[in-house]
Amino acid sequence: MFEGTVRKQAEVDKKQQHKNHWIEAEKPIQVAGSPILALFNSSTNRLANPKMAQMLRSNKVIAGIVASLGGAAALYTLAPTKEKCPAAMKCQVDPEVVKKIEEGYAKLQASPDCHSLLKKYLTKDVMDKLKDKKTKLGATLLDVIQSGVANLDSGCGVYAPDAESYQLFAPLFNPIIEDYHNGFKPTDKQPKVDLGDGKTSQLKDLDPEGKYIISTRIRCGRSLRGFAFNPCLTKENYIEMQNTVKSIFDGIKDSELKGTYYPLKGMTKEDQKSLIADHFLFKEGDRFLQAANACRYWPEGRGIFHNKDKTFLVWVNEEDHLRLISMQPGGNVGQVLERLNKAVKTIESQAPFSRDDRLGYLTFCPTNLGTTVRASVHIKLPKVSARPDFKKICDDLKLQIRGIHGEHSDSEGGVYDISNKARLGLTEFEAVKQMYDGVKKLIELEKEAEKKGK
Ligand SMILES: Nc1ncnc2c1ncn2[C@@H]1O[C@H](COP(=O)(O)OP(=O)(O)OP(=O)(O)O)[C@@H](O)[C@H]1O
Repeated sequence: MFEGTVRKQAEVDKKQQHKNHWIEAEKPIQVAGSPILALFNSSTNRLANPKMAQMLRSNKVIAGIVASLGGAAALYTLAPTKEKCPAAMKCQVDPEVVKKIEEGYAKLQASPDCHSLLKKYLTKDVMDKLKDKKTKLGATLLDVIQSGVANLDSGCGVYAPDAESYQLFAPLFNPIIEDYHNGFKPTDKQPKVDLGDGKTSQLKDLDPEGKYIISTRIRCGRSLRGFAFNPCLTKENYIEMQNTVKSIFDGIKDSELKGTYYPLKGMTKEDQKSLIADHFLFKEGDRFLQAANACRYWPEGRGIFHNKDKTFLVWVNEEDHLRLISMQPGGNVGQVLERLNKAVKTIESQAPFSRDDRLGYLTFCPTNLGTTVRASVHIKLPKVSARPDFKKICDDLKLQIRGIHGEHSDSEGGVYDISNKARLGLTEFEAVKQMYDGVKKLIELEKEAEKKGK
């Protein structure tokens, strides 16, 4: 057996494979007990011819293999657990990329209006430490920072191009995570999953008279285990992931959850626009995601699943592989959470998701790590929201304010999107409860202001 792990080719973006990145195999190779059929050359992305294969074999060097598994031929590459690549020296970051990283750093520093977490924590020291690093899938610091450099108005400004980035670029990610998620330290660990089973009765309707809350929504993100994140995904990956989840959707039996999957490819612009305007579908052309290289091959592999009433929805391959959403008019948070939990369990029983011991569920954006839960209400608070300290009140309640057309949008008609801010370092139920308690307090303040105003 070889020293290393077999990785299905589907996980590796061919363009990102290192040139001449041969991987050493020390002994005859078998994959899950199956014989090797052919060698694969990762520098040309072609199967090696017999002579080449012989040469590679005698040199005990291979880059990839085609193995026969369960009757079907599958293409694999080998990723070494120990870096033994003879061309390791060639795996350095391209000087052009390093130059762009340095220019990005200078641009951030020179901008007085940039207040992103990226700018705050990408010190010269951190940049110098990380600019020459590359993940096994070929992602660099540039992939991490490019959205925040292009969009100086970013709040966070970084994305993880793959799961390994959270470790490799930890000197940048860790302080950002700590700052965003209420002091979650590198030594802290995401608690065990607690979706709130048996506790949803604690979340009684926040607005039984229907005076303040227009609608409630709770979403969580999931990444399919075995797939990288957006910038490292191929078109084939997107299609494979879509097919996988579509077959899961097709099998949903629960009468409340079952529904239809609508791929974005082929959807009319009118349908797309109306789903977006009604807050059901993700926007297109998000400049933050575009600059993060997250919209390649769009609309391939992207789409939305929803039930008949549009109270349970799943976004496929937008920012994260999956976004599971439960929403309905009014302020019955308990009902919304119960539906989401039922959906999470249904999908999870059929697809494994990436979870890290320390960071919980892994997501493309570090602000979503851990629980990945954002529980929000669309709410009208004319008096409280007119106060100059409205943002501070929300900050103190650990709440985040957004406009009603999603992140980076403005309020319309005095309606705000108010949600929990932190998603890491607390349980799923606690994240929802944070929104619940905070919004309850805001409604009390609004009522007090109404009384005083009379
Ligand atoms: N409580 C709510 N009621 C109705 N619609 C909502 C509610 N909260 C959010 N939405 C809608 O969901 C859509 C997506 O919002 P937005 O992109 O801000 O959040 P998200 O899905 O949590 O993802 P991200 O945080 O990654 O941006 C928008 O159309 C937004 O108006």
